[in-house]
Amino acid sequence: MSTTMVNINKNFGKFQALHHIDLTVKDGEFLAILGPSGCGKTTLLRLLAGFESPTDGTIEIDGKEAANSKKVIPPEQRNVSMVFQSFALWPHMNVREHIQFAMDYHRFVDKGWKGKSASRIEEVLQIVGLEKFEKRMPGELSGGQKQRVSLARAIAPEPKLLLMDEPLSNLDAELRMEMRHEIQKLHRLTKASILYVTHDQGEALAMADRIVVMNGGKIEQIGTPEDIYYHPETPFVATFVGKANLFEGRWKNSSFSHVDSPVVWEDDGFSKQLKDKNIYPLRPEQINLSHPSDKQLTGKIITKQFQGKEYHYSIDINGKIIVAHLPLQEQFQIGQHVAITPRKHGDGSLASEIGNPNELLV
Ligand SMILES: Nc1ncnc2c1ncn2[C@@H]1O[C@H](COP(=O)(O)OP(=O)(O)OP(=O)(O)O)[C@@H](O)[C@H]1O
Repeated sequence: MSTTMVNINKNFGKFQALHHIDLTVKDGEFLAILGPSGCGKTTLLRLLAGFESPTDGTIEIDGKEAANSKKVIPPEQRNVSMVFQSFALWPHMNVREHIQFAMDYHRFVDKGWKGKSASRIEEVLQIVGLEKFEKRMPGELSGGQKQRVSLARAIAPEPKLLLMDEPLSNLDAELRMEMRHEIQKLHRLTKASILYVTHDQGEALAMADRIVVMNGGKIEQIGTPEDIYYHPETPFVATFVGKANLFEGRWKNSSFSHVDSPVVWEDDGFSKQLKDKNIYPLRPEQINLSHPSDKQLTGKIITKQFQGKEYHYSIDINGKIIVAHLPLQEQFQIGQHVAITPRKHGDGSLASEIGNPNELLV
């Protein structure tokens, strides 16, 4: 089942929360909506669920129009399920009853399950690892277990589209890492399309087939995790996803002249948008530090932090602070003057961004 938004605008009174959104969630894909607080992620998800109507534009589900500015097909008539940040469990129902309820009342439950919902419930309890907890009430469960109930309730009726709104943000760091694997497993097993809203770039990079980066109610870039991380098209994507330092200067053809020094750096496949803005982005792990010689861009080390397998440095370049991550064997001291040069593009490790055990140390 594919779901498409065509030129969607959403206003709340005079405030425009979404601007000209064109987006397709392909059949079976895991699509992450990534952006900072207030950028419109939840509004977009609520439009797909049927909780909000668009001000302009149309939403098509499986080729049929599900919403436009005049009519909206309500949530219960769409083959979708939702998982909420707050778990949204019912305090008077035990684990099994939550799943039973979804099987009884979801309109799109396959007729083959009629009279056999008990076996589906057993199957789902096993998938989410709650076989031994079926009689527990929500108040008797940990945060992680509550979110598993919420996932079980969502997948039991076998919806074609699963909408997840920051489902891991109420869990601690270690559990979040564990649940990323669980959600990927669920995606493989259910084959549903997943639209996953998050402000955590690590989550989006780790799990999604494609990422939609949003800012200020607009889509900045859509691409695979590798595209978004290695080839950001806008300064916002470079800084929000890759935590890139943005060096200012002037691009001429494929050469970049730095504003703070006579140094020239070469193009490494940057987007036209970044070049038009006369920006050279470097993620912290793409920076090389060395002892300075003539005609180099130099700065002074302000802070140095041990992070397990690397050191994080902040460096002052004529009043502008940049951040560099260096392997343990390349050590520098606070107060030291250093030369700053780019390491080759693509040297940075996507794996360390998305599953960095050091995250737990930060
Ligand atoms: N019902 C509403 N009435 C008025 N403004 C709203 C309403 N719902 C959302 N907004 C505004 O629309 C903008 C987008 O909100 P939305 O909840 O979609 O953002 P978000 O990216 O999901 O943020 P967060 O990550 O903090 O949940 C915000 O400025 C918000 O204040």
